[in-house]
Amino acid sequence: MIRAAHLSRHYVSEAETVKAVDEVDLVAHRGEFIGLFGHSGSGKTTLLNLLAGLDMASSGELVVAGLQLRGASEERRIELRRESIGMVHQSDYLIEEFTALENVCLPLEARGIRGKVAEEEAGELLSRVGLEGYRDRLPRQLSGGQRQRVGIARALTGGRQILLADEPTGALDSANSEAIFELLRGLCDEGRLVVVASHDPACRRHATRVISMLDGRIATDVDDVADDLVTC
Ligand SMILES: Nc1ncnc2c1ncn2[C@@H]1O[C@H](COP(=O)(O)OP(=O)(O)OP(=O)(O)O)[C@@H](O)[C@H]1O
Repeated sequence: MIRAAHLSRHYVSEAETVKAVDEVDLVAHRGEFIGLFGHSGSGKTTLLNLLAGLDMASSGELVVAGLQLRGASEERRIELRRESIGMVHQSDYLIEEFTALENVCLPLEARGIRGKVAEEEAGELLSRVGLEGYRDRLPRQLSGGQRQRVGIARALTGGRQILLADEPTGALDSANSEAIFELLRGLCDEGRLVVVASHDPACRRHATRVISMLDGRIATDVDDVADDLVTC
């Protein structure tokens, strides 16, 4: 679902060139849960943004869900996110005035799916993330872990098969973190691809593959279970 070759994102200014992502090669398939580790500033967020088509590479090749991102128009990249990629962040960005169900319905409405059909899909997704009885609650009536689950349900709308998460448990305690990673692992087991940038040891436990980044590059990791990881 993701194929990157010599992927780089360099920030060039008069003072310096920052190689935020540097010559990364990566192949990721359905059913994988990739944990992206690395110290602060190692390039995890930049890589996720490239994979989501939110940022454009300086050089290299990147194909996500069949779309060659090099030279892809902004419209095509928006379409890619609408159809194939859900994103989850440390902050859940829920709309406080909307119920859990309404928050999940939002991206469906943006696709022209409204009313009962949207509510049915949103309700099913909320059940999938363990929030069956919480659909009518406002975000402030939910715990941090429950809010993050709503965010995950929202990211899955429209049958999106790739989930990119940037520090999804950064604001959660360890029990809630564990539960969120269990949920993400379950979503992989159903055939989705999940890529998570994290500092959380629970992510390492649930990932099917751990990738470590160092100064924009993929580095070897002693705990790495991958055999198609490219070592720079
Ligand atoms: N717009 C920008 N201009 C210049 N440099 C940038 C820009 N955005 C990010 N960087 C640099 O790129 C490098 C990678 O940043 P990135 O945010 O991808 O790291 P990260 O691994 O996600 O860090 P963290 O774990 O702290 O979130 C850092 O050195 C950062 O300072």
